[in-house]
Amino acid sequence: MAEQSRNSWISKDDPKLVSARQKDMFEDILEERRLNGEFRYCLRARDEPAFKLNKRRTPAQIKEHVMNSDRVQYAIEQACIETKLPRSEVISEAFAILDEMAHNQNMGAIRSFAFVLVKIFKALYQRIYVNVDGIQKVRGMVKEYPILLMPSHRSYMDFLLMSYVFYHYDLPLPVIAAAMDFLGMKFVGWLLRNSGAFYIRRSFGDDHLYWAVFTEYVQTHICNGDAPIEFYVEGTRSRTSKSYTPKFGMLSAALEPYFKSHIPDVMVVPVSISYDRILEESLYAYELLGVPKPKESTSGLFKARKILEDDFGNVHIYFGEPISIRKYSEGFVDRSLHNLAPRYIASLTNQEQDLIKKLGHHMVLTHQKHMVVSPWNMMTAVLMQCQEGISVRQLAKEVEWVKRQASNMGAYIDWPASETAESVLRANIKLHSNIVRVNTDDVVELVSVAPPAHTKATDAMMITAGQHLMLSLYRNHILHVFVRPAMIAISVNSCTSERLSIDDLFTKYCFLEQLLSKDFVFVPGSSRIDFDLSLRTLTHTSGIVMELDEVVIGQSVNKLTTFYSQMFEPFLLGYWILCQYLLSNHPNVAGKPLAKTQKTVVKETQMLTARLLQEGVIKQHYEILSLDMMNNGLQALFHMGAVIKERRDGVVYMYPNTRQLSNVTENLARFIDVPRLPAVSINIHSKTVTVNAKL
Ligand SMILES: CCCCCCCCCCCCCCCC(=O)SCCNC(=O)CCNC(=O)[C@H](O)C(C)(C)COP(=O)(O)OP(=O)(O)OC[C@H]1O[C@@H](n2cnc3c(N)ncnc32)[C@H](O)[C@@H]1OP(=O)(O)O
Ligand SMILES: O=C(CO)COP(=O)(O)O
Repeated sequence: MAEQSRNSWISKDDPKLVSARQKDMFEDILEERRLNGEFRYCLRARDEPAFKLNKRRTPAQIKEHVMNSDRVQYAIEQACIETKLPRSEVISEAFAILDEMAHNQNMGAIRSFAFVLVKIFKALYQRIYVNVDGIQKVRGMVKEYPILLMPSHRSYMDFLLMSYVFYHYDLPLPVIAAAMDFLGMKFVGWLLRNSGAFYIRRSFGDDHLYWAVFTEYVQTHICNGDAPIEFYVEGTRSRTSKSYTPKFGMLSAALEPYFKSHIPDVMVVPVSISYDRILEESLYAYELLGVPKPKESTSGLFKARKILEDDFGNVHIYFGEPISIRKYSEGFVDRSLHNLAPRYIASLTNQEQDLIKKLGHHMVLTHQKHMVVSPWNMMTAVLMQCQEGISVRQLAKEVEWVKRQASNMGAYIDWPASETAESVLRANIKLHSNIVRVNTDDVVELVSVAPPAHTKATDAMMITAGQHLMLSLYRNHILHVFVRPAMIAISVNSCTSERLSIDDLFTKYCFLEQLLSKDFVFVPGSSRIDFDLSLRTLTHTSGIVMELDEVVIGQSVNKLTTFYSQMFEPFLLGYWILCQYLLSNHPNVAGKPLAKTQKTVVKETQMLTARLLQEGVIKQHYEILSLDMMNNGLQALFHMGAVIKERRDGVVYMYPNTRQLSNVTENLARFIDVPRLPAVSINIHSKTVTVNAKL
């Protein structure tokens, strides 16, 4: 295994960061296991604190409570009226939902799991760092409050690590909301359920009975404090290492008992999990290109065991400051409004729903704030902009520079102490030797990697795109640090006049924020604050030069603003191609543009992009072949009124709002260099579609 610094505490060589982060000391929880093995560890007596109002219940008793609850009984009555089915049938349905959902957490399964997990972790990781300070805060809260754990989600390892950390520190093991994907896995599905997974559907739509069983199931755990509840607010593993916008169903269900004065408070704990190397890196890259993820199966898991021979570096798990929902909502909600209606019927007020949305966003931004940025993240930020190759020495210089910028922006950087930049870089290149290597001229170049077997990819462009997307995965990990100043930098760099007023700059910033709002997370209503703060940072770091409330463009186009602009250029170029594709959708006979499903729009835009890349018409940003980027762009265009959605026979179709889309496209083209597009034909399902963009 590649040996990295043993004490890779946060930036010891950077006094500013050390003073800010001194108390956030990380502890490697694998070290003790390497010294003492796992057998006794898995059998040892545990001394867990429990919630002070908890009445101990078995999983079966929890299910019984849910079935007998007013909420579920009421939902059964309603379902009988709506569906006209006999009561016994609806009751059986409710039982079936609950049986499918409920966990069967027990220490026997957890101990056996822990035994295997320790071995797996020791094989995969050099170190698993946890901020002890954060854990101590959780320990202090467990007796007093129901706990809601909300980790970031970038790998299947997240939930295994979370449970393992709770086991390690003798904390009550969480129960975890899990998608159904694991349910079909022989033995593993059962093991996860017995270790605390409760299975929920991806989407409940307007199935009121399902909502009722789910809501009661979650809330009874919260109210009785049976166990901390863990769930992933982004709803899926991020395939891009960027945060996804939050979902609110689970958060609403968990916090409703507080709003309805059933409990005095809930503590919400954000957890950021950062990986040096992500287990699923190549699977993600190909998923982004459109290859479906292989179905979860026990045999697949067994086949993947070779991965244990690989080195995945370190993991940092950061437990953030717990948030009291009572304090968070003080002055914003009036709980007495619920006094008149039964708890199981009344819905949440608009203020409460807004607060939940705000909290969801706040949690995702907190994840980002505590993500640990590794040297590799900064290396990939440079490498993505140097596709022609860069020497190790030059890369070291550039990375030092990026590190300073990231640290100015408040990033949480992990940089091994007392090692030269070059040796740090070389260790990281070794760790990621499946993506990059150093050639005989000491230049870092991409390695031609074989795609995962299930992809059956042979197309050269797809393989190149796969490599680029793998690299971008790690660069993406730090994009949240730069995105706000970058929107200013892009506006300044593309400005054709000598000066730019702050108001005009802000207008441009808002346009870019709207465009990027699905690829990055912005808190609704915070644009002005974000803008002012980023502008201040850029002026303090001499990126932007201001005179009399105007930006002096000539002096502000410099290395910093250019670097930021180039970092986000692929996103804008990708959206621009999407706009071109949409504008070229020829009107049908009725004179209306062709309506297509989102999937078709995205797929066809990807094909157009591939052609443009192949013919060298656009810059070689292979990452814009990502379906995720196209989907996000399309959603953003919809929110900007440039695309219209229409539901026909239950299927959602999209078509451009040509006027608004043309405005957006024209505006967008002012921020980046765009080519004149030739007529390009793409072959879709044996039909030739010609895309001939006219601006
Ligand atoms: C020591 C060793 C041990 C090791 C031991 C290891 C243990 C190992 C365990 C494994 C564990 C795996 C863990 C995997 C991790 C994942 O699998 S992550 C994926 C699963 N988790 C999640 O998705 C959580 C986040 N998702 C959510 O919160 C989603 O909102 C939900 C709850 C899934 C629902 O999704 P949805 O149906 O799409 O609902 P949503 O968009 O929220 O709302 C839809 C509509 O329903 C309405 N609605 C909301 N609430 C309600 C309501 N109560 N009633 C009726 N309608 C409602 C909404 O208003 C909305 O209406 P519109 O605004 O659309 O008109
Ligand atoms: O979040 C999940 C498992 O952790 C659900 O699976 P996906 O990430 O594939 O959506």
